[in-house]
Amino acid sequence: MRKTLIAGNWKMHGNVASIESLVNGIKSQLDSSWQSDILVCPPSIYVDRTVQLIKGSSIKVGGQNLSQQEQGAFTGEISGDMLADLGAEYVLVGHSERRSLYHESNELVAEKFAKALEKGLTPVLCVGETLEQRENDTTMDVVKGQIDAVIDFYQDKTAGLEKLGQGVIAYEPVWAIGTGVTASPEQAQEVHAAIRHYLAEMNTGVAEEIQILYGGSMKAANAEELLAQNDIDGGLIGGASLKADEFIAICKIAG
Ligand SMILES: O=C[C@H](O)COP(=O)(O)O
Repeated sequence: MRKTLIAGNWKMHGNVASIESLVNGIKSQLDSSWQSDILVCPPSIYVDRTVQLIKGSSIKVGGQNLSQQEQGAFTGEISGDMLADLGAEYVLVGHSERRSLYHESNELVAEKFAKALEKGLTPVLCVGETLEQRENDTTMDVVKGQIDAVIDFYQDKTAGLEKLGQGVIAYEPVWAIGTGVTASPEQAQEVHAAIRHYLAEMNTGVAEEIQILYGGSMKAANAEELLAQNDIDGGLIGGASLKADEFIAICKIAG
């Protein structure tokens, strides 16, 4: 039975005061009967503070990105060790904004995925197609390529699949991110099921157990329908995770 994961990606938003108020707002409305995991991914500079703020609650903290490098002369980069040192448990890799704005290739994302695991962090591998790719009917080719790169990073396919299974996948159609246009529950479920089917052809255990989150304009008003789909195991939420009441409403739906 896969556990639901509701993850907030705060992107490059917030300051000390707003993050304090957001975390306290979320914390104060948590219900201990909820079965889902709740994760927040602040900007890296606020990871430390967020970890302090969530203490005493079940909320987990993740980074939004990490370096594929171990350490050294890489100005501006954040290592997996640093995130883990601060108490982060998860890290996003390959978010579409990193892929498109910072030219992160599938291969680089695979390196980051592997580095995260090596450091004891759970990587959330973001995959998804652009509108053009969807219109050209290449959605699954794109998504498979993004997943294959992670598997192929390892020496053999069996090891690669096992490593993939230690992470989380977030399907985020690029055309639905920050646009207010959500994939319909059917559109999202179709891709989630196709991802699971693709993995099942290679390893049924990984396919059954891996959490596949949906991301792209998820909010309280559409979360119920999306989360009701068989293969949607949670959400990676951007804009709606910046408001405590909205985020908590999604967590409540996920229960
Ligand atoms: O990481 C989150 C996704 O990019 C979704 O963002 P959004 O909920 O603002 O569309």
